[in-house]
Amino acid sequence: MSAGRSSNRKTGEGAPPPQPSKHRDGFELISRIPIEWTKYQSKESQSFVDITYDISIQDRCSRIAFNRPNVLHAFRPQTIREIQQALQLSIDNTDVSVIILTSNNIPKYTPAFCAGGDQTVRNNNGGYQDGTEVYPKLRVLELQVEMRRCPKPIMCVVDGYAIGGGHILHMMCDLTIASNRSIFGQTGPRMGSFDAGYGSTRMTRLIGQKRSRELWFLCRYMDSKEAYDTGLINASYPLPDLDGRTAQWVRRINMNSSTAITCVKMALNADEDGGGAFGIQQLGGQLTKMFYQTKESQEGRDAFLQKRPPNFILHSKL
Ligand SMILES: CC(C)(COP(=O)(O)OP(=O)(O)OC[C@H]1O[C@@H](n2cnc3c(N)ncnc32)[C@H](O)[C@@H]1OP(=O)(O)O)[C@@H](O)C(=O)NCCC(=O)NCCSC(=O)CCC(=O)c1ccccc1C(=O)O
Repeated sequence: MSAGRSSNRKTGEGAPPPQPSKHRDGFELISRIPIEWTKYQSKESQSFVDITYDISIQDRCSRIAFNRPNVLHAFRPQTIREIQQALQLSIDNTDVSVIILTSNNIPKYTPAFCAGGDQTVRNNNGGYQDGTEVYPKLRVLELQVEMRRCPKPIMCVVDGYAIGGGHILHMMCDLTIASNRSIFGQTGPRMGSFDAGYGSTRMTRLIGQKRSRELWFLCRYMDSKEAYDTGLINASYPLPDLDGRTAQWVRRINMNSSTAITCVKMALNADEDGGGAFGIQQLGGQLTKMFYQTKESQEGRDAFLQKRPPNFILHSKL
């Protein structure tokens, strides 16, 4: 490079040469003013008892929150069914691009994201039964799959205990940020339970074999710092900053392409979930959705409806 070209026009002659900086991503410039929520008034959400459901049109996100603080947000079948409904409302709402899963804590009770399956309704016949199920079942396993397949990013915001099945739900989210007073862990082997599905495999992908075995075999808890250091969560913030940081993360995701994010989520799922039917089917479905938006694909439909042979060459970009 010539002497002339190496001079820095921005900083002037003699100034130090420009350096790469992580702050060029602009992340720290994003507003941390907490999100303003509107109670979402649909027929389904009005009947929610164990959760609350809100949306923010301005920040294009929904907030699904456990609302059983007196039992540290332990979930019963009704809780899970309501989250399933709220998740579907979020998926179907074109004003929502990011979904937050969190809890409503109040000072009277120990802060928690979720203390797992409600042991008072654990049934002897292979599941949980609170009078709302046709038969006792592990409904939360269905929710895990639905979260995994959800085309929109799900961000978990943890404040307090994330234990047992509650800990697994945070792991099923695409991202987790937590207050610095949060506690993470499994208790299954102490409570006569285990999750040999995502609860084990997802954890191993996140923190590795040795640490997963430690969490499951010892039922030892991790604090937020250890959870961050091991890769179990994305970030830990002082509690007073948590709402602002949540807003910042959501706003940043919303600045990016939602189609790109969906495709990356599905590709990462496919890698972890063994490719095959589960992963490729999801990724393939997204491709079909995009293909339907091309003239080439529409030519096939139009030719059929017009009872003529299709002319794909006219529209093919390859
Ligand atoms: C989290 C604690 C350590 C907090 O202790 P502390 O601050 O002292 O509060 P407590 O006084 O203990 O709790 C307050 C209040 O809440 C009740 N409570 C807490 N957790 C539960 C619960 N899980 N079920 C029912 N009730 C709960 C507690 O009894 C108190 O009530 P009072 O009436 O005021 O006495 C501590 O609370 C604790 O250790 N809790 C238990 C945490 C735990 O072990 N959770 C895991 C349960 S097993 C599970 O989650 C499996 C779930 C499942 O469905 C599943 C099964 C198979 C495959 C997959 C899954 C899956 O979930 O994915």
